[in-house]
Amino acid sequence: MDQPNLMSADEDDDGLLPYRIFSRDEWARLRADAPMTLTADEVVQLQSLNDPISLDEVAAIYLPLSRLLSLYVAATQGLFKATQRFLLAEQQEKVPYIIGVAGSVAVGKSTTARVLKALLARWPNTPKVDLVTTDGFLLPNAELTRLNLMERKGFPESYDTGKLLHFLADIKAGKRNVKAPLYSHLVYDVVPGEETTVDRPDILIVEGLNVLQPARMPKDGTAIPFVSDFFDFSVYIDADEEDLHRWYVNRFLRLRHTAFRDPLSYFRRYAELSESEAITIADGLWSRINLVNLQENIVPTRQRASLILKKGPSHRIETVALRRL
Ligand SMILES: Nc1ncnc2c1ncn2[C@@H]1O[C@H](COP(=O)(O)OP(=O)(O)O)[C@@H](O)[C@H]1O
Ligand SMILES: CC(C)(COP(=O)(O)O)[C@@H](O)C(=O)NCCC(=O)O
Repeated sequence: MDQPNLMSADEDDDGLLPYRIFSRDEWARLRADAPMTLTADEVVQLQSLNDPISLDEVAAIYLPLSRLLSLYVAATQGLFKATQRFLLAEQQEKVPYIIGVAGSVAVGKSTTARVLKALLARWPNTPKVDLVTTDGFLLPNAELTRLNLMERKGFPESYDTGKLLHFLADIKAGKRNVKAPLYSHLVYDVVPGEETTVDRPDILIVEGLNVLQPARMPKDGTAIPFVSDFFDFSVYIDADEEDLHRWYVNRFLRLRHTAFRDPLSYFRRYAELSESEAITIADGLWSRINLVNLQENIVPTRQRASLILKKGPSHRIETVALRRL
C-alpha cells in the first residue's frame, strides 16, 4: 500500500502541532481490507435531518477510522493487561473504551456518532457499543432561567459538569447500570425522570460540543479532571463558520415543516413564520449563541482531539488529521 503523503509543511500554522494530515483519498486508502458492513438504506436511517451522508463517505472516511479504532482498542486492552500484570493483580474484566465526539452545533456530530456506533458494533467480535449525548447533562431550562443562562445554552456554565464527570468516572470504574439523563431537542429541555442506562459496554461513544473542554479550575486547588481525561480516543468534526451557519439555518427552515409542527415543540410558534422571518430568527440564534460559543469554547478545543475530520461545504469530509502518538 502507498505511504500516505504527509504534508509536513502544511501540518499546522507554525509546525508545532502533532498531527499527520491526509487528503480524503490518502485516508480512504487506509481502509485496506476492512469490509463494508452497512447498506445504503442503513446509512440513510442513521443520518440526521439536513446532514447527508453516503455509502461512499462511509467507505472513504468511516471504514478507515473503524480499522484504526479496532487496532487502538486491541492495543489499549494489551496495555490494561500489562498494568494488571505489573500490579500483580487478579485478572479483572476490561473497562469500556471511551470515544469522545466533539464539534459545533449543526456540524453533524449525531450522524457521525451513530455511523461509528453501527460500524464498531459490526466488528467480527460484535462488541457492545453504547452512545450517550452530553446534552442530557445541560441544566434544566428552569435552572438556566433562574441563573439567567437561557441565552448561554451549550456554553460551559450551562452544563452540570460535575454530574458528567461522575458519570464517566463510574463507567471507567467498571460500574454496572450507570444512568445518564436525557435531553429532548423537541421540548428543548432535559426530560425529567428519563434516563439512559449504560451497562458495561465494550465501547462507549460520548457526543457533545463540550467534551474536549478544560475543567474550570477551582480556587481552592482541588484537582478536577477534564471530561476528556476519561477518553481513550476523540474525534473533532470541523467545518468553516459560513458552512455551519448555512447548515444551521437550513435545518431550522426544514424543522418548520416537521418537528416545529409537533404540539410539544418548544419552537411551535415558529412553524407558521414566513421563510424570511424564520431566517431572521435562526440567524439570531446562530450569531448570538452558537457562533459565540463556537469561537470562544469549541474551536479552541479542536487541537485536543485524537482525530480532526474537516468537512467541505456539502458535508463531505475533505481532510483528516491524525494525532501522532
Ligand atoms: N429544534 C429542534 N427540534 C428538533 N430536533 C432538533 C432541533 N434542533 C436540533 N435538532 C436535532 O438534534 C440533533 C442534534 O443537533 P446538534 O446538537 O446541532 O448536533 P449535530 O448537528 O452536531 O448533530 C440533530 O439530529 C438535529 O437534527
Ligand atoms: C442543545 C445544544 C446546546 C446542542 O448540544 P449538543 O447536543 O450539540 O451537545 C444546542 O442544540 C442548542 O440548543 N443551542 C442553543 C441555541 C439554539 O437554540 O440553537
